[in-house]
This record gives sequence, C-alpha cells and structure tokens, in this order.
Amino acid sequence: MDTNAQTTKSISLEKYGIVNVSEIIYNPSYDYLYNEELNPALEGFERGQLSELGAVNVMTGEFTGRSPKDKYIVKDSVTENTIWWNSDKAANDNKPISQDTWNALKETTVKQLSNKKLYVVDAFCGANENTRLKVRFIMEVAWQAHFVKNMFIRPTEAELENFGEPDFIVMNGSKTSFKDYAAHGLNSEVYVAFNLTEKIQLIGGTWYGGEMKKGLFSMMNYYLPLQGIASMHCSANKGKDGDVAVFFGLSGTGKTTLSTDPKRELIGDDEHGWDNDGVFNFEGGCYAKTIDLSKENEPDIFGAIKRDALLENVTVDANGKIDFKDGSVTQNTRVSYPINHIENIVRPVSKAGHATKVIFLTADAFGVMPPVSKLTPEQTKYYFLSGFTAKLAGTERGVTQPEPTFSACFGKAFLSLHPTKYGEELVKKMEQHNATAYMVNTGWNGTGKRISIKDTRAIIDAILDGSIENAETKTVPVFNFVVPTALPNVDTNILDPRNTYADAAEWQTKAEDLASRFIKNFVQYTDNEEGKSLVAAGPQL
Ligand SMILES: Nc1ncnc2c1ncn2[C@@H]1O[C@H](COP(=O)(O)OP(=O)(O)O)[C@@H](O)[C@H]1O
Ligand SMILES: C=C(OP(=O)(O)O)C(=O)O
Ligand SMILES: [Mn+2]
Repeated sequence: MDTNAQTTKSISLEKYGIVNVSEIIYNPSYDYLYNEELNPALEGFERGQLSELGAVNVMTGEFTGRSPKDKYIVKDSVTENTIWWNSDKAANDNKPISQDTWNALKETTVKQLSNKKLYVVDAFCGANENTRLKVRFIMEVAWQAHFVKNMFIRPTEAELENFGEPDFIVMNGSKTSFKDYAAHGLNSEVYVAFNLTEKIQLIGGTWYGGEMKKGLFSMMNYYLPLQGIASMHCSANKGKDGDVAVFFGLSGTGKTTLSTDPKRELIGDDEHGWDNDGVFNFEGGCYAKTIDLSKENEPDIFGAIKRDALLENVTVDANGKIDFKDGSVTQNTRVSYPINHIENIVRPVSKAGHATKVIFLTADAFGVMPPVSKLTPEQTKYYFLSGFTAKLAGTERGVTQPEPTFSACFGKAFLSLHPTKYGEELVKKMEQHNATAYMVNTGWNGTGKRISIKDTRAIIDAILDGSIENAETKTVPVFNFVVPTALPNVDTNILDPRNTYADAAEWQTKAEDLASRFIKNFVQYTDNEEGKSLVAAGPQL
C-alpha cells in the first residue's frame, strides 16, 4: 500500500456549500504534513513541535478529550424511530436537534471553511468492502488531516482513483463556534452534530481529533447492527493458531495496551465489527495513551512513536525531549499512529476469523472485582449491558471518590441504537462460534495499588492459551463469580480479591455497596421478560 498517496484530483467543495477555496491539499503525504506542521509561519495550536522520537507533538487547545455534552443528531424521518434517543429513564448522548438548528450549524461551518486553503482526506471506515464507509474529511488544520490519515484506512492509489462519491462527509470547522447556541437550546458554542439523511458530521468549537474518530464509530454503530452485524467498542488480536480474541472496555481499561501483544497479531485497538466472515477493524491506526508510558512496560507502543506518528498534548522541551510522566496539560495525552507502526499485525487487511474469546475489561477502583472471572452466558449478557468501570478521583472536576460508571456495552457514548441491539448481535455471534466470556479487572484491589500490567498480561495469556479452563475454581460471593485459584505466572494471592484485604469483611462491605449500584443501574433493562430474567445473573444482596 502506498500510504503517501497524494493525487492531484480536482474536487469541488461547492456542492457542500464551501466556496472560493484558494487551494485544496488532497490526501497529503506524510512528508507534506510533517513539513506543514513544523512550518514556522503557523501560529497557536496549529503549529507542532518535533520530538526526540521523530514524531511531531501538537497541542489540541481547550479540548483534550471528547465533548459528549455537545453531541447532537438531527431528528427526522430517518432517525426518529431508529436512534436510541436521550430520555429521563435512560440518559445518553444522543440529543435531538431540528433541521433548522442543523441548517444554522452547517452555515456556520461552511462559512468557516470558505475562502481558504483546505485539506481534504478521503479514507475508509471499515476493513470490509461490503460494509465500509467512504468518508471525506474537510478541514483547515494540517495536523487534523494527519490525525485522520493515521486513524482511518488509507486507500491505495488505485482505490483513491476510483473513490467516487463519498458515503459520509465530515466538515471540521474547529476554529469557529456557534454563538447562537442558547436560542437553539444547545449546551454550548461547541457542536458535534450528525445528519443521517444528508450523511454529514459537523464539528465546531473543538479541535480534538477524537471527535472525528469516535464520530464515525457511532455511525458504524448505526449502520452495521441494522444489517445484523455486531459493532463493538473493543480491541482484537489473533493467535498463532488463528484464534481471535476481542477485548471490550471503556477508556483507560486496557484495550490498546493489552491487545498490543508481541505474541499475537494485532487486528485493531478500539473499534471492530463481527460479521459472517469474522472480526474486522474499522480503523487504519491506533490511538494509545502516553501518560507514564515506558519502554519497559509497553515496548511495542513505545516503538510505534516515530516519524508519522502524531503526539498530542505531551510535554516536549525546547530540545525535543519528551516527559511522558507530565500530565500537566491533561491525563489524556495521546499518540496516533498508522497500524503498521506495530510489527506484529494482521496483514494486508485488518481482519481475521470468528472470535472464540471475549474479554470484558474493567478498571475497578473499588477493589471489589476479581482480576479474572469466568462468565456464564447469562452473566455475559448482564455484564455487557451493565458496562461497568470506575472513574478515578481527580480525573474530572468534582470527582473526589472513585465513581462507578455504567456505560452500556462498554461504549454508551457511541451507541446509536438501543443497547439491547448490540447485546443481541454479540450474543448471536458468540453462540454461533462457541465463544466464551471473561471479566478482567485491570484496576485496583485491597492493596490500594493497581493490578500490575505483568499480572494482567499473564491472566490474558491463561485465557487465550486455555490454561484457565484447567485451573481449579471457587465462587466469590455477592457477584457469584467463578474464579481460578491459581494461574501460571500470576500472583496467587490476588485471584480472590478478599485475600488482598487485611480484613475480608471490608471487601464484603464494598462488594455489597457496588452490588446495589449494579442492581439500580440494571432497572432500565427490566421492562421486558428477557431483561427481567437476567437480573438473577447479576449480583445478589
Ligand atoms: N493492569 C493493567 N492492565 C492494563 N493497563 C494498565 C494496567 N495497569 C496500568 N495500566 C495503564 O492503563 C492504561 C490503559 O489504557 P489503554 O490501554 O489506552 O485503554 P483503552 O484503550 O481501553 O482506552 C495505560 O496507560 C496502561 O499503561
Ligand atoms: C479515543 C477514545 O478512546 P479510548 O479512550 O477508548 O482509547 C475516546 O473515547 O475518545
Ligand atoms: Mn484505546
């Protein structure tokens, strides 16, 4: 694949309302972007800085993470009865806007993009030709073009030649914002808005590239399940025997870290589909966290940070020296890189056969969840819909104690349809292919320390090589989790979380508190018989 494709194809943006464009830089090469990002004439957040590892670092401005409160979808005849709309009973980020509001947002965006030099990047979302989206990104900031080039699937010269009309357009007007938001009942000047009839995403007020990445993910989460394909917020990799594992989990639980495993071929680190042929990546790159990154703990991710990778919000001194320990701009420091920066990947297309191991990652800050539990089919459904992890004190304003987060299907912010739809599609595939599920706690236990990456990796090895199936087990009460009593290369004392407390009664109290939160959260799924029947698979008080 020629990842440096830069065709001088003439495209017109007038049909989108963008006029008087002085120059279009179409699918720029990595070299072009490198030179442009370091162009001394650039100012503010547009300008990058070269780091000692050869990757450019950029500051993303006020927004260093996604802004879900500013996400909207046009409510019209296409979406009215399909989207899982925000409601009092089940609050979520799919907030409706009218066609009028959309028109105003679009006018704001195209005005911002008119009369200047623009970047246009055509790329694919989805590795399979029959379900991929041909996406056109339009933006004015060079590093945003670099970000989407890294994260989406880069077309070959020939694919670009035959790209045709895109299926979806992203217009990124990050430098503008919507001043009239209050009159339209919106949350702020920032907008991340989708129109499924026009097939356009509009962005304004935030420079954060993740809005484009996760924005298209929510669109795949719309189109695929409606065609009977599972759409999953998970990483995926493949073993030597062709066995495939998927790792679900919310941000920070270890999808990227644990799927990047030198013993296995990486399929992808964040967004996948599962159709009748197997598991396939939506993306062409990875987006790893760099806070406290070390060569020792995460050698492959460290090695991926080189020229063409793009660092975000990392502290780099005047000589280019990187301080990965510094989280003064944000804890969410990142690097995006094309997937071929990882040596052991599935090639040439990021897809493989059916998954037989399904791992739910949770970073439990309460110290309740065992580091690994074997789930029954009923527990699988219960814990998938629950989507539990914990937010840490200090990671968000006002959070002073660990807060449980129940994020349906381990990705509520990206679900376009009702959670049960994703559950049905996943379970269907799991049943067809005899897949088994495990819950892995990559968070804390009674010692007050986070379970080490080394122990977690050994646990994952035991799941993937099947040795966990030979281990003796016991049942941990309240959650009724079946856990192994010993595993190769894992500290035996941590396997039953009660043993990590000086007094097991302390675990019991915490477990009961967490159990009651699970029970309360699950009420939203109990208005039908299927949901009611799952309650017995959850924690019991
Ligand atoms: N036991 C562990 N398992 C996985 N990650 C861990 C563990 N302990 C610490 N970490 C850190 O937690 C973070 C996990 O983040 P990441 O893999 O990017 O999650 P995700 O891709 O699910 O958002 C990384 O910074 C990693 O170094
Ligand atoms: C990029 C993101 O994903 P994650 O933190 O799961 O890697 C995100 O949620 O914005
Ligand atoms: Mn990740």
